Amino acid sequence: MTRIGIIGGTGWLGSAIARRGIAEGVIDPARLWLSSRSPTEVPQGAHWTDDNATLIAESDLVVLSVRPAQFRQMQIDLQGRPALSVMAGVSATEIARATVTARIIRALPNAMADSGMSWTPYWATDQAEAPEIALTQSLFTACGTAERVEDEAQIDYAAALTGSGTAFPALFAQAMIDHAIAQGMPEDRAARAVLHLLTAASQQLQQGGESPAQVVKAFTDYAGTTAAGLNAMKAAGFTEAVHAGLSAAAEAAKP
Ligand SMILES: NC(=O)C1=CN([C@@H]2O[C@H](COP(=O)(O)OP(=O)(O)OC[C@H]3O[C@@H](n4cnc5c(N)ncnc54)[C@H](OP(=O)(O)O)[C@@H]3O)[C@@H](O)[C@H]2O)C=CC1
Ligand SMILES: O=C(O)[C@@H]1CCC=N1
Repeated sequence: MTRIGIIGGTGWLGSAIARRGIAEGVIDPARLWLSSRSPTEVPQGAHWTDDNATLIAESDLVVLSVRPAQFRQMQIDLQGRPALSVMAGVSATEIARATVTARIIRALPNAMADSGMSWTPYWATDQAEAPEIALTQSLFTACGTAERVEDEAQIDYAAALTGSGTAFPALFAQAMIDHAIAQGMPEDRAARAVLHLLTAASQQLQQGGESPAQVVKAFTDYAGTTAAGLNAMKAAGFTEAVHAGLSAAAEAAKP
């Protein structure tokens, strides 16, 4: 198995990739190095270091999973080894300049990687070779579903749409819960009701065969209570609010 090093491998996303990769048999823990500045627990059998040069020397593929500002303070030389970056808003050009490699893959998972439910797009430079591309596909299949995309701009946009997107339904859920509480429903019941609803609605959208647009149209045409709610939400600027949020996240994710 390929030797893998994850710089920032003890963080939120890096540790999720390590755990899922090991659990799904894509990573051999004996061939896995993780780095961070402060010591912490690592998966059984894996190696930890605070010296990125040691990690690089022990790796055939180096995953970059530090925050963009932390990356910009790092000095690393991959000496041509392939780099797999999960950083939002750090371009392949910047990575190439900072790490001395042209074999770069950018992937954009999300916080659902930990539970094996991330949708992860990835893009590879022309210099990236087949083994690291295949390994990227396997690693992110271990974290959910992986899909190769044709151009780098799609990775930057994905940081807003799906990379950040796991928190957006949470905002919608909280708005519903707050409303129910204001109507006198006990907080725990409101949370149970709304979370059950959103889980069921997502499963229905995924498996039910109707697109979101078809569901909205069916209920709008029914012209009952749901239509009253949908129409009022739209009139109050629901779509515009969602688009403004996505545009702001996309702007923040621009390299
Ligand atoms: N979390 C998410 O849902 C998503 C994150 N991303 C991207 O993933 C990247 C990592 O994010 P996330 O895991 O959330 O962040 P975290 O802050 O949880 O993890 C960053 C890790 O990097 C370590 N670190 C910082 N500086 C260095 C260094 N110089 N050398 C080695 N390790 C270092 C930190 O440990 P210590 O402080 O001890 O050094 C920490 O363990 C980001 O670029 C983000 O844009 C992308 C999509 C989703
Ligand atoms: O919020 C963030 O900055 C990180 C990157 C994409 C998702 N989470």
